[in-house]
Amino acid sequence: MVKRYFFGGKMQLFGGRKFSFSGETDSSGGKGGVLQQGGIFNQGVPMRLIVQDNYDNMSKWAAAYVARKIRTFNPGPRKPFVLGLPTGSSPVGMYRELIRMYEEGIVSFRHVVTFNMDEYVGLDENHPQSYHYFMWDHFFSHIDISRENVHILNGMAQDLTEECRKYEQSIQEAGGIDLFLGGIGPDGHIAFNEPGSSLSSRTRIKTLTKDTKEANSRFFNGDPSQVPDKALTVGVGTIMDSSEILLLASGHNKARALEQSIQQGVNHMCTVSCLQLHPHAIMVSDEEATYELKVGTVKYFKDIEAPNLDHRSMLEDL
Ligand SMILES: N[C@@H]1[C@@H](O)[C@H](O)[C@@H](COP(=O)(O)O)O[C@@H]1O
Repeated sequence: MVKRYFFGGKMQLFGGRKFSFSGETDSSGGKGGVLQQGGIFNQGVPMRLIVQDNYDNMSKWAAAYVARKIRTFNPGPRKPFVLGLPTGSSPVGMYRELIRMYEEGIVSFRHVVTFNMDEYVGLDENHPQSYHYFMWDHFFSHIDISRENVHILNGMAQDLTEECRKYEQSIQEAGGIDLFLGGIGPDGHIAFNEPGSSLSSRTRIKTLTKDTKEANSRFFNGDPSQVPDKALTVGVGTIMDSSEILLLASGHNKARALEQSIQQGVNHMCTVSCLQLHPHAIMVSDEEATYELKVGTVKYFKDIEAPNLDHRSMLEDL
């Protein structure tokens, strides 16, 4: 049986990491399964890998997980749920599914506070490729979130360093992030923490690599020179301070990054590998993203997660 500690609300523990206590009986967000052994502090729980057969099911699983987390947290005006959010192609399906769940009354975002991962420097919030625009277009405009609860770095700020400092402060003031959602770059970056970033980095300005500009040029008429050179991004340390992290990896072009982050050691040249050190991290992928993993690795995760793979069962008992 899981030993439970209920302190009601949140508290700060070692290294600024926050643990939230929601009264949930299962730290996995699922119904039983392997994660119960970690108990409320999740000590010793390894990174989970949830392999779904395609993008659609990956998105539905992630959305059901998020909805379950919010519902079981039971947020209110004095106890909001704090969510870290990504942009990119990976989360689009998850956002679509969360919107559907909101429309069907399964989840509300009224008492959810959000912090986005990153933003390009020099793009106005009305620029169609800015992450501000993306978030309102794909998600916020379609749900019941309050505008004042949305936080996105301002890449047009006069003083970008101060903007980053204030962002970290706002996260602290919100009580830390309960669940950070993210994607991964083809080179294994998380947010805009490019290869070689410090694994203890905080929110700051980053110069984008040639690889990332090329990967993201698909949103800029296929022209890497139109992709901004710099971005503001939360740091690896900022993400690691979250109570929980859930990342999405879809498609062939993420297969090498997934292999590095799961089968290789923690390495700043693949910043997403930091998840190995987090006590509550989940990677949700489709089949294609697993193609560089060993067959045995995939089989292992499929076996141990077999009771947790059906996204519908996650919401059944709510
Ligand atoms: N800064 C973002 C990342 O946060 C995102 O994870 C990555 C992958 O994006 P996509 O999901 O479109 O492949 O792209 C950008 O570089």
